[in-house]
Amino acid sequence: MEIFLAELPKIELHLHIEGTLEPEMMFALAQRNGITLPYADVEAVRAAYQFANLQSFLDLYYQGAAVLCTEQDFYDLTWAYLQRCQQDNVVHTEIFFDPQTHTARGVDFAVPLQGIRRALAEAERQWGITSRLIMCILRHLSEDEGLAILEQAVDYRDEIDGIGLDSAEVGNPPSKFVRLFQRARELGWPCVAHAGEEGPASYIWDALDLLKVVRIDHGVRCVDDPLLMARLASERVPLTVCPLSNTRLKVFEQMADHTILDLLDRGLCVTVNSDDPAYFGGYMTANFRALATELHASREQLRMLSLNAVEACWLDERQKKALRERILACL
Ligand SMILES: Nc1ncnc2[nH]cnc12
Ligand SMILES: [Zn+2]
Repeated sequence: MEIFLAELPKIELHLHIEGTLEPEMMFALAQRNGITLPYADVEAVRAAYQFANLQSFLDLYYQGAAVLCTEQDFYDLTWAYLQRCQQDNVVHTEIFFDPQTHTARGVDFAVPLQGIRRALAEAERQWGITSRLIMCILRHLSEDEGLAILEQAVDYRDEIDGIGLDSAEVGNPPSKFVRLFQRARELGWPCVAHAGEEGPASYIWDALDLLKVVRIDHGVRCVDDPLLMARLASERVPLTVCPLSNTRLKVFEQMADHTILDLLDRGLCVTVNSDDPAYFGGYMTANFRALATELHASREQLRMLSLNAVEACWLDERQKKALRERILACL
Protein backbone atom coordinates (compact mmCIF):
# COMPACT_ATOMS: atom_id res chain seq x y z
CA MET A 1 0.00 0.00 0.00
CA GLU A 2 2.82 2.44 0.84
CA ILE A 3 4.30 2.08 -2.65
CA PHE A 4 0.86 2.55 -4.21
CA LEU A 5 0.30 5.68 -2.08
CA ALA A 6 3.65 7.09 -3.15
CA GLU A 7 3.15 6.32 -6.83
CA LEU A 8 -0.47 7.43 -7.19
CA PRO A 9 -0.48 10.73 -9.12
CA LYS A 10 -2.25 13.30 -6.93
CA ILE A 11 -4.09 16.51 -7.70
CA GLU A 12 -4.54 19.04 -4.90
CA LEU A 13 -7.50 21.46 -5.08
CA HIS A 14 -7.71 22.84 -1.54
CA LEU A 15 -4.47 24.24 -0.18
CA HIS A 16 -3.93 27.56 1.57
CA ILE A 17 -0.37 28.60 0.84
CA GLU A 18 -0.22 30.44 4.18
CA GLY A 19 -1.13 27.10 5.77
CA THR A 20 2.11 25.53 4.51
CA LEU A 21 4.23 27.74 6.79
CA GLU A 22 6.22 25.21 8.82
CA PRO A 23 7.44 26.39 12.26
CA GLU A 24 11.08 26.27 11.09
CA MET A 25 10.32 28.69 8.27
CA MET A 26 8.18 30.82 10.59
CA PHE A 27 11.26 31.34 12.78
CA ALA A 28 13.62 31.91 9.85
CA LEU A 29 11.35 34.55 8.28
CA ALA A 30 10.69 36.22 11.64
CA GLN A 31 14.42 36.61 12.08
CA ARG A 32 14.93 37.82 8.50
CA ASN A 33 12.21 40.46 8.94
CA GLY A 34 13.01 41.52 12.53
CA ILE A 35 9.73 40.21 13.93
CA THR A 36 9.43 38.83 17.47
CA LEU A 37 7.31 35.69 17.77
CA PRO A 38 5.37 34.84 20.94
CA TYR A 39 7.11 31.42 21.09
CA ALA A 40 10.45 30.38 22.57
CA ASP A 41 11.27 27.85 19.82
CA VAL A 42 9.94 25.56 17.10
CA GLU A 43 8.79 22.96 19.64
CA ALA A 44 6.71 25.59 21.44
CA VAL A 45 5.00 26.47 18.15
CA ARG A 46 4.15 22.83 17.46
CA ALA A 47 2.91 22.39 21.03
CA ALA A 48 0.49 25.30 20.50
CA TYR A 49 -1.20 23.47 17.59
CA GLN A 50 -3.99 21.93 19.67
CA PHE A 51 -7.21 23.14 18.14
CA ALA A 52 -10.72 23.01 19.55
CA ASN A 53 -12.40 24.31 16.39
CA LEU A 54 -11.83 26.39 13.23
CA GLN A 55 -11.51 29.74 15.04
CA SER A 56 -8.81 28.50 17.43
CA PHE A 57 -6.79 27.47 14.37
CA LEU A 58 -7.46 30.69 12.44
CA ASP A 59 -6.12 32.79 15.35
CA LEU A 60 -2.71 31.07 15.10
CA TYR A 61 -2.78 30.91 11.30
CA TYR A 62 -3.21 34.69 10.94
CA GLN A 63 -0.60 35.31 13.63
CA GLY A 64 1.90 33.05 11.80
CA ALA A 65 1.22 34.71 8.43
CA ALA A 66 2.53 38.01 9.84
CA VAL A 67 6.13 36.85 9.21
CA LEU A 68 5.47 36.93 5.43
CA CYS A 69 6.61 40.36 4.23
CA THR A 70 8.59 40.31 0.97
CA GLU A 71 8.19 38.73 -2.44
CA GLN A 72 11.11 36.45 -1.57
CA ASP A 73 9.25 35.28 1.58
CA PHE A 74 6.27 34.23 -0.53
CA TYR A 75 8.56 32.63 -3.08
CA ASP A 76 10.36 30.62 -0.38
CA LEU A 77 7.07 29.54 1.21
CA THR A 78 5.60 28.41 -2.10
CA TRP A 79 8.81 26.73 -3.21
CA ALA A 80 8.96 24.67 -0.01
CA TYR A 81 5.37 23.52 -0.61
CA LEU A 82 6.14 22.63 -4.23
CA GLN A 83 9.10 20.55 -3.11
CA ARG A 84 6.62 18.59 -0.98
CA CYS A 85 4.41 18.24 -4.06
CA GLN A 86 7.33 16.76 -5.95
CA GLN A 87 8.04 14.29 -3.11
CA ASP A 88 4.34 13.34 -2.82
CA ASN A 89 3.80 12.97 -6.57
CA VAL A 90 1.33 15.86 -6.66
CA VAL A 91 1.26 16.59 -10.38
CA HIS A 92 -1.20 19.49 -10.37
CA THR A 93 -2.15 21.92 -7.59
CA GLU A 94 -4.71 24.71 -7.28
CA ILE A 95 -3.56 27.02 -4.51
CA PHE A 96 -5.41 29.59 -2.40
CA PHE A 97 -3.90 32.79 -1.09
CA ASP A 98 -5.45 35.37 1.24
CA PRO A 99 -4.32 38.85 0.06
CA GLN A 100 -6.34 40.71 2.73
CA THR A 101 -4.25 39.04 5.46
CA HIS A 102 -1.20 40.75 3.96
CA THR A 103 -2.51 44.08 2.68
CA ALA A 104 -3.91 44.74 6.20
CA ARG A 105 -0.25 44.78 7.41
CA GLY A 106 0.87 47.19 4.69
CA VAL A 107 2.16 44.54 2.24
CA ASP A 108 1.42 45.61 -1.34
CA PHE A 109 -1.15 43.52 -3.21
CA ALA A 110 1.42 42.52 -5.86
CA VAL A 111 3.98 41.14 -3.36
CA PRO A 112 2.36 37.78 -2.47
CA LEU A 113 1.04 37.36 -5.99
CA GLN A 114 4.42 37.78 -7.67
CA GLY A 115 6.34 35.66 -5.16
CA ILE A 116 3.84 32.79 -5.41
CA ARG A 117 3.64 33.04 -9.22
CA ARG A 118 7.42 32.94 -9.62
CA ALA A 119 7.64 29.71 -7.60
CA LEU A 120 4.73 28.13 -9.52
CA ALA A 121 6.39 28.93 -12.85
CA GLU A 122 9.69 27.46 -11.65
CA ALA A 123 8.04 24.21 -10.51
CA GLU A 124 6.32 23.79 -13.87
CA ARG A 125 9.61 24.42 -15.67
CA GLN A 126 11.68 22.08 -13.44
CA TRP A 127 9.22 19.31 -12.66
CA GLY A 128 6.20 19.77 -14.93
CA ILE A 129 3.95 20.43 -11.92
CA THR A 130 1.02 22.46 -13.28
CA SER A 131 -0.97 24.87 -11.12
CA ARG A 132 -3.69 27.47 -10.74
CA LEU A 133 -3.91 30.32 -8.24
CA ILE A 134 -7.18 31.22 -6.47
CA MET A 135 -7.58 34.47 -4.56
CA CYS A 136 -9.65 33.97 -1.41
CA ILE A 137 -11.87 36.60 0.19
CA LEU A 138 -11.90 36.63 4.00
CA ARG A 139 -15.52 36.14 5.04
CA HIS A 140 -15.06 37.54 8.58
CA LEU A 141 -14.46 40.94 6.95
CA SER A 142 -17.17 43.01 5.22
CA GLU A 143 -18.33 42.53 1.65
CA ASP A 144 -17.15 46.08 0.85
CA GLU A 145 -13.63 45.23 2.03
CA GLY A 146 -13.75 42.12 -0.18
CA LEU A 147 -15.00 44.18 -3.14
CA ALA A 148 -12.08 46.58 -2.67
CA ILE A 149 -9.53 43.76 -2.89
CA LEU A 150 -11.38 42.30 -5.89
CA GLU A 151 -10.99 45.61 -7.71
CA GLN A 152 -7.24 45.56 -6.96
CA ALA A 153 -7.08 42.10 -8.50
CA VAL A 154 -8.48 43.36 -11.80
CA ASP A 155 -5.05 44.80 -12.66
CA TYR A 156 -3.64 41.26 -12.34
CA ARG A 157 -6.47 39.47 -14.08
CA ASP A 158 -4.26 37.05 -16.03
CA GLU A 159 -2.29 36.01 -12.95
CA ILE A 160 -5.33 35.00 -10.88
CA ASP A 161 -7.35 32.00 -12.03
CA GLY A 162 -10.37 32.12 -9.72
CA ILE A 163 -11.97 33.56 -6.60
CA GLY A 164 -12.66 31.72 -3.33
CA LEU A 165 -14.17 32.40 0.10
CA ASP A 166 -12.55 31.31 3.36
CA SER A 167 -12.03 32.10 7.09
CA ALA A 168 -14.62 31.94 9.90
CA GLU A 169 -17.70 30.26 8.41
CA VAL A 170 -20.43 30.28 11.05
CA GLY A 171 -22.14 33.68 11.13
CA ASN A 172 -20.61 34.70 7.77
CA PRO A 173 -22.94 32.96 5.29
CA PRO A 174 -22.64 33.00 1.49
CA SER A 175 -25.57 35.47 1.38
CA LYS A 176 -23.19 38.13 2.77
CA PHE A 177 -21.15 38.03 -0.49
CA VAL A 178 -23.70 37.92 -3.32
CA ARG A 179 -22.62 41.22 -4.94
CA LEU A 180 -18.95 40.32 -4.69
CA PHE A 181 -19.34 36.94 -6.37
CA GLN A 182 -21.56 38.40 -9.06
CA ARG A 183 -18.82 40.93 -9.82
CA ALA A 184 -16.15 38.19 -9.83
CA ARG A 185 -18.19 36.15 -12.31
CA GLU A 186 -18.75 39.22 -14.51
CA LEU A 187 -14.98 39.64 -14.56
CA GLY A 188 -14.73 36.11 -15.92
CA TRP A 189 -13.41 34.28 -12.86
CA PRO A 190 -14.69 30.84 -11.86
CA CYS A 191 -15.64 30.85 -8.17
CA VAL A 192 -15.38 28.42 -5.26
CA ALA A 193 -16.32 28.77 -1.58
CA HIS A 194 -15.69 27.05 1.72
CA ALA A 195 -19.11 25.82 2.84
CA GLY A 196 -20.34 23.10 5.16
CA GLU A 197 -17.05 22.74 7.08
CA GLU A 198 -18.47 23.94 10.42
CA GLY A 199 -21.43 25.75 8.88
CA PRO A 200 -24.78 24.09 8.08
CA ALA A 201 -25.84 22.32 4.89
CA SER A 202 -27.88 25.43 3.98
CA TYR A 203 -24.59 27.29 3.38
CA ILE A 204 -23.78 24.71 0.67
CA TRP A 205 -27.13 25.34 -1.05
CA ASP A 206 -26.48 29.08 -0.84
CA ALA A 207 -22.91 28.83 -2.16
CA LEU A 208 -24.31 27.00 -5.20
CA ASP A 209 -27.46 29.04 -5.77
CA LEU A 210 -26.44 32.53 -4.62
CA LEU A 211 -22.71 32.58 -5.35
CA LYS A 212 -22.87 30.10 -8.27
CA VAL A 213 -19.63 28.40 -7.32
CA VAL A 214 -18.24 25.54 -9.41
CA ARG A 215 -16.80 23.64 -6.42
CA ILE A 216 -17.49 23.48 -2.69
CA ASP A 217 -14.49 23.51 -0.35
CA HIS A 218 -15.08 20.95 2.44
CA GLY A 219 -18.86 20.45 2.10
CA VAL A 220 -18.89 17.53 4.53
CA ARG A 221 -22.00 18.82 6.38
CA CYS A 222 -24.03 17.82 3.31
CA VAL A 223 -24.61 14.50 5.12
CA ASP A 224 -27.31 16.28 7.18
CA ASP A 225 -29.44 16.92 4.07
CA PRO A 226 -30.41 13.98 1.81
CA LEU A 227 -31.87 16.27 -0.86
CA LEU A 228 -28.60 18.19 -1.04
CA MET A 229 -26.58 14.97 -1.28
CA ALA A 230 -28.78 13.83 -4.17
CA ARG A 231 -28.18 17.15 -5.94
CA LEU A 232 -24.42 17.07 -5.38
CA ALA A 233 -24.31 13.53 -6.77
CA SER A 234 -26.50 14.16 -9.81
CA GLU A 235 -24.71 17.42 -10.73
CA ARG A 236 -21.30 16.00 -9.83
CA VAL A 237 -20.47 19.15 -7.84
CA PRO A 238 -16.90 18.64 -6.61
CA LEU A 239 -16.27 18.71 -2.84
CA THR A 240 -12.66 19.38 -1.85
CA VAL A 241 -12.52 17.36 1.37
CA CYS A 242 -9.59 17.64 3.81
CA PRO A 243 -9.45 14.58 6.09
CA LEU A 244 -6.59 15.51 8.46
CA SER A 245 -7.89 19.08 8.73
CA ASN A 246 -11.36 17.81 9.63
CA THR A 247 -10.08 15.69 12.50
CA ARG A 248 -7.65 18.35 13.79
CA LEU A 249 -10.43 20.96 13.82
CA LYS A 250 -12.92 18.54 15.38
CA VAL A 251 -15.31 18.54 12.43
CA PHE A 252 -15.09 14.78 13.03
CA GLU A 253 -13.97 13.53 16.44
CA GLN A 254 -11.71 10.89 14.87
CA MET A 255 -10.77 9.67 11.40
CA ALA A 256 -12.89 6.53 11.85
CA ASP A 257 -15.96 8.84 11.89
CA HIS A 258 -15.10 10.54 8.59
CA THR A 259 -17.79 10.18 5.91
CA ILE A 260 -15.68 10.74 2.78
CA LEU A 261 -15.94 7.12 1.60
CA ASP A 262 -19.74 7.08 2.12
CA LEU A 263 -19.97 10.18 -0.06
CA LEU A 264 -17.74 8.52 -2.67
CA ASP A 265 -19.94 5.41 -2.69
CA ARG A 266 -23.04 7.59 -3.13
CA GLY A 267 -21.57 9.03 -6.33
CA LEU A 268 -20.45 12.44 -5.10
CA CYS A 269 -17.35 13.95 -6.69
CA VAL A 270 -15.29 14.01 -3.47
CA THR A 271 -11.54 14.69 -3.56
CA VAL A 272 -8.67 14.52 -1.03
CA ASN A 273 -6.74 17.64 -0.04
CA SER A 274 -4.43 18.91 2.69
CA ASP A 275 -5.90 22.41 3.49
CA ASP A 276 -3.19 23.77 5.88
CA PRO A 277 -0.68 20.91 6.08
CA ALA A 278 1.87 22.66 8.31
CA TYR A 279 -0.83 23.01 10.98
CA PHE A 280 -2.71 19.73 10.53
CA GLY A 281 0.11 17.21 10.48
CA GLY A 282 0.39 16.12 6.88
CA TYR A 283 0.58 16.83 3.17
CA MET A 284 -1.21 14.94 0.38
CA THR A 285 0.25 11.47 0.81
CA ALA A 286 -0.44 11.63 4.57
CA ASN A 287 -4.09 12.47 3.87
CA PHE A 288 -4.45 9.53 1.47
CA ARG A 289 -2.60 7.29 3.94
CA ALA A 290 -5.03 8.22 6.73
CA LEU A 291 -7.93 7.01 4.57
CA ALA A 292 -6.10 3.77 3.79
CA THR A 293 -5.09 2.96 7.35
CA GLU A 294 -8.00 4.33 9.39
CA LEU A 295 -10.94 4.01 6.98
CA HIS A 296 -9.56 0.94 5.16
CA ALA A 297 -10.00 2.62 1.78
CA SER A 298 -9.22 0.26 -1.10
CA ARG A 299 -6.82 1.07 -3.93
CA GLU A 300 -9.85 1.36 -6.19
CA GLN A 301 -11.39 4.00 -3.90
CA LEU A 302 -8.12 5.93 -3.59
CA ARG A 303 -7.70 5.89 -7.36
CA MET A 304 -11.30 7.09 -7.75
CA LEU A 305 -10.61 10.00 -5.37
CA SER A 306 -7.67 11.03 -7.55
CA LEU A 307 -9.73 10.66 -10.74
CA ASN A 308 -12.44 12.85 -9.19
CA ALA A 309 -9.81 15.56 -8.67
CA VAL A 310 -8.93 15.38 -12.36
CA GLU A 311 -12.62 15.85 -13.19
CA ALA A 312 -12.84 18.79 -10.75
CA CYS A 313 -9.64 20.63 -11.69
CA TRP A 314 -9.22 23.52 -14.11
CA LEU A 315 -6.82 21.94 -16.59
CA ASP A 316 -7.96 21.58 -20.21
CA GLU A 317 -9.45 18.33 -21.54
CA ARG A 318 -6.23 17.20 -23.22
CA GLN A 319 -4.27 17.57 -19.97
CA LYS A 320 -7.05 15.84 -18.03
CA LYS A 321 -6.99 12.87 -20.39
CA ALA A 322 -3.23 12.50 -19.90
CA LEU A 323 -3.63 12.63 -16.10
CA ARG A 324 -6.44 10.06 -16.11
CA GLU A 325 -4.23 7.66 -18.03
CA ARG A 326 -1.41 8.11 -15.52
CA ILE A 327 -3.75 7.41 -12.61
CA LEU A 328 -5.35 4.37 -14.25
CA ALA A 329 -1.87 2.97 -14.97
CA CYS A 330 -1.13 3.02 -11.25
CA LEU A 331 -1.89 -0.44 -9.86
N1 LIG B 1 -9.96 25.15 6.81
C1 LIG B 1 -10.18 26.45 6.63
N2 LIG B 1 -11.44 26.91 6.71
C2 LIG B 1 -11.69 28.21 6.56
N3 LIG B 1 -10.75 29.12 6.32
C3 LIG B 1 -9.48 28.72 6.25
N4 LIG B 1 -8.34 29.39 6.01
C4 LIG B 1 -7.33 28.52 6.04
N5 LIG B 1 -7.79 27.29 6.27
C5 LIG B 1 -9.13 27.37 6.39
ZN1 LIG C 1 -9.55 25.57 3.57
